[in-house]
Amino acid sequence: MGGTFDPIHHGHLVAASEVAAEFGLDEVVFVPTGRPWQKEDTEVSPSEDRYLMTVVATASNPRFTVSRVDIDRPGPTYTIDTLRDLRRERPEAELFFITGADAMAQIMSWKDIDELWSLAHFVGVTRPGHELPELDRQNVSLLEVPAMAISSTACRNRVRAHKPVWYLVPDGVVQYIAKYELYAGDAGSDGAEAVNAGTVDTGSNGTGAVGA
Ligand SMILES: Nc1ncnc2c1ncn2[C@@H]1O[C@H](COP(=O)(O)OP(=O)(O)OP(=O)(O)O)[C@@H](O)[C@H]1O
Ligand SMILES: O=C(O)c1ccc[n+]([C@@H]2O[C@H](COP(=O)([O-])O)[C@@H](O)[C@H]2O)c1
Repeated sequence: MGGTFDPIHHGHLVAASEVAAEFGLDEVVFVPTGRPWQKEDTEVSPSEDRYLMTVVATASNPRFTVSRVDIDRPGPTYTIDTLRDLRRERPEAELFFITGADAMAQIMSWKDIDELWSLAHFVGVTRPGHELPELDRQNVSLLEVPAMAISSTACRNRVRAHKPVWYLVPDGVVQYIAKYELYAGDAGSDGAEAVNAGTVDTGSNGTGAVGA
């Protein structure tokens, strides 16, 4: 599963887990992008941070691994190169490439799309707010997965606004964001505020209110 993963969230993890179960996959390789060329007008966090958050998020699942192929390859990231690199590393494997509905809708604009189809089986998963396109091809499958209305954009915006991201992203990712002060940006926060945004602020209003 390729992605910018800025940050990785439970929408990614549920999609990967569902596809692994449905297709009987032995391994799901998460591949953080190096330079996502279709996001060049968006500020993207350093690739090492996105890679490390992906490692933290997937560590507890023995079938989940993380690849550096895209972040170690210079230049813009194209899936054609990702799949060629993964094929070189795993010559015997049957390759599947997992994408959400929004990415699937853009796939015809991807580099070398005609050749891309021959390198893997593509699995498009449902995502709230996005229509899964009908792609009438032999090596494309569509899969309905539990709806997780989460995006990395919303997570970044929540951190900037000092709102919690607990339970939207894995606990270790909450801590990583706070520790390295990611997404503190525009909110004008200093280090202390960034720590409050992630590590210790559990969303309580400090009045002793208890919800059940
Ligand atoms: N909630 C979700 N449910 C299903 N698929 C998802 C979900 N979020 C992301 N994906 C898919 O995961 C892949 C990587 O997504 P990406 O890292 O760009 O996350 P994002 O939440 O879309 O990020 P951003 O908001 O920054 O654009 C894409 O194929 C995307 O469609
Ligand atoms: O190959 C391409 O031209 C291409 C264009 C846009 C996106 N992708 C891939 O699609 C995956 C999801 O991308 P994104 O930008 O939604 O995180 C990721 O692996 C990208 O490298 C690939």
